Amino acid sequence: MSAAAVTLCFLIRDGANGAEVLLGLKQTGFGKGKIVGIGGHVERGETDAQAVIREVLEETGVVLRHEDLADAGTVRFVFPARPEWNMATRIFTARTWHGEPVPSDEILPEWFSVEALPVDRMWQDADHWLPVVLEGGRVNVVVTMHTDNESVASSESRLD
Ligand SMILES: Nc1[nH]c(=O)nc2c1ncn2[C@H]1C[C@H](O)[C@@H](COP(=O)(O)OP(=O)(O)OP(=O)(O)O)O1
Repeated sequence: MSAAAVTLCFLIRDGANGAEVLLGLKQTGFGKGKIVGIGGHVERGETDAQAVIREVLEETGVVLRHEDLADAGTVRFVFPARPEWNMATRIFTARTWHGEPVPSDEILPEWFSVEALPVDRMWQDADHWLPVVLEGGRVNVVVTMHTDNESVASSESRLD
């Protein structure tokens, strides 16, 4: 089953008590009410990097350049009960950028300690792959959801 091409970028900064990551409360659309990564769909003709630069700007006002982005691999989200929700996600991290995050209609951005991610308010698969990304690793993961489209049926790491 084909999957929509999407991207996420995790901005990482040094806080007073260790590393912090920019996530946000999704206010509209897919994943509404959850704390999610910043990103969205890749539009026709865009590279993944171009798409994530656009999405981060639209959702938070933060300006990224290509040289700010580090490729952190891919996560494929598979929803067997809702195959139209399947997504092939390119993950980036960034440690440099311009501007400060501001809320948009879609996202209320918020910094979280990497050591205390709000996993209870995120997609349940987040702790299967996000800590690796935030430690600077690369992932190549396929997450398959149960028929409730919320809990994780399996999470398979494919080494590249
Ligand atoms: N199981 C999952 N765990 C997770 O952490 N993120 C997921 C996920 N399944 C999907 N996502 C993310 C990837 C993608 O960035 C996002 C959905 O893209 P969007 O926010 O762009 O969707 P929307 O439908 O709200 O917006 P439009 O693109 O404007 O239609 O959800």
